[in-house]
Amino acid sequence: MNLSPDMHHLGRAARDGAEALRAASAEQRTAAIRAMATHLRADSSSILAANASDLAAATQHHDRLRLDAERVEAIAAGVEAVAGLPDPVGAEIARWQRPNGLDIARVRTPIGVIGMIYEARPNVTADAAAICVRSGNAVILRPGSDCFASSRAIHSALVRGLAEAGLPPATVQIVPTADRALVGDLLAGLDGTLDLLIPRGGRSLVERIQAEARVPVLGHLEGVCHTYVHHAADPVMAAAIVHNAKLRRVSVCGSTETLLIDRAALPMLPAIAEALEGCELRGDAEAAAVVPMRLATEDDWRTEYLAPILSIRTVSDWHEAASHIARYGTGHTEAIVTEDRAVAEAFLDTVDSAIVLWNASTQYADGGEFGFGAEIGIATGKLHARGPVGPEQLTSFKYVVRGAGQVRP
Ligand SMILES: NC(=O)C1=CN([C@@H]2O[C@H](COP(=O)(O)OP(=O)(O)OC[C@H]3O[C@@H](n4cnc5c(N)ncnc54)[C@H](OP(=O)(O)O)[C@@H]3O)[C@@H](O)[C@H]2O)C=CC1
Ligand SMILES: N[C@@H](CCC(=O)OP(=O)(O)O)C(=O)O
Repeated sequence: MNLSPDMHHLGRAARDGAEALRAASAEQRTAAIRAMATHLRADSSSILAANASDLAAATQHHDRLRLDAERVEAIAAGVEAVAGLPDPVGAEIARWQRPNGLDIARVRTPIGVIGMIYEARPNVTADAAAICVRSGNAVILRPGSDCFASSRAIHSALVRGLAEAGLPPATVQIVPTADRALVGDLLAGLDGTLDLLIPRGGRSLVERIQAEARVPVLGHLEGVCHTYVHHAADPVMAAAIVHNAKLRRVSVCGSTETLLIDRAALPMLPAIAEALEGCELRGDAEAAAVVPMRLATEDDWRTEYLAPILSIRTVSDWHEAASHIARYGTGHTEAIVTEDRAVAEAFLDTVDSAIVLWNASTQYADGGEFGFGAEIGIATGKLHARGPVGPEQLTSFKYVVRGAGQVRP
């Protein structure tokens, strides 16, 4: 495939950057991340000026895009939190001795060069860069087009931090324009220089990845998340959890889009609906007979609204809830609300999503909430890294075998 000259250069430079990072010490990576935070703070006004130009041009998602001095400070603090995380590179995961005396260790290694495509949220530029440096990976960033100016301003601060710590700027690069043809170049693997692609986004991105990706993909994709209210749920807890899971922030990938409710729990629905005031409800006929609402269609079960809309389906039991999730879910996050421990454990075992919760809100799907400092996002695929992805999840491993002259019989 014909790469644009810019992208060809980015790919090659990233390879060199990855080598430099791999050779750097943990202390040097920590120093680089700390310096990145310092330069973010120092560049606050130029970042805010760039953000103002993004905001003036953007037609949507203003809240996600908007920065102010407090948010820039929060971004810098997030980067500093990553500096404080344990450096995973070279960490021994397991070690054992064979009867022949061979000593075998499984040791964490960086993946190499990562391409990351993400939404128009400027903080992701800094979070992703910090997590990649912490885990020894070079990264090529492709932010959402609406936050291009902000992301470039953030990137400029980050590379000065890298340089201060003696690391090459090519460790963290940003694609030069918002032209979607460059997304195609990343999907194709940049002439073999990309080791992993991390797309973070919704349906349109998913479809393009499915059609075009030629490198391994660690998808951070849409969240059609479910909350299941079992008939043995505490009604007050159920209303509070459903309210939080849907309405705390409707735009995040971990917000609940479908409420599954036991037929025997339908008497709880009026209180749940009351707690959801301001949210449009779309239910099946049984739910609509209890609380008047628009009837849901087949499309509703598959839709990630990212808006104050909730679909509601009545089920007979947890088995039917789990089947619905298997059919319509996206492998992101699902919760059960019940006081019945046996049913809860069965649900947690059976539902194969990246995050399953018992008596807690799906909005906990977040690296910070899991204690990871920051996150690349919530991985929705089946590979080794599922759920919140931090530095440790961005490593692979190798085996280091120490012998004393053994030869295989
Ligand atoms: N699992 C997770 O961790 C997360 C998932 N998400 C998901 O992201 C979605 C919301 O974000 P939204 O801004 O709408 O995301 P989009 O999918 O619209 O955009 C994300 C990125 O993908 C690019 N993109 C989208 N479609 C294409 C295409 N056809 N070809 C090339 N590039 C494309 C965008 O570029 P451009 O700017 O040019 O459109 C942008 O850089 C939701 O589905 C949400 O669940 C969000 C956050 C975290
Ligand atoms: N995991 C994070 C994701 C937030 C996020 O980036 O969401 P989005 O508004 O879709 O860009 C959280 O829950 O806060």
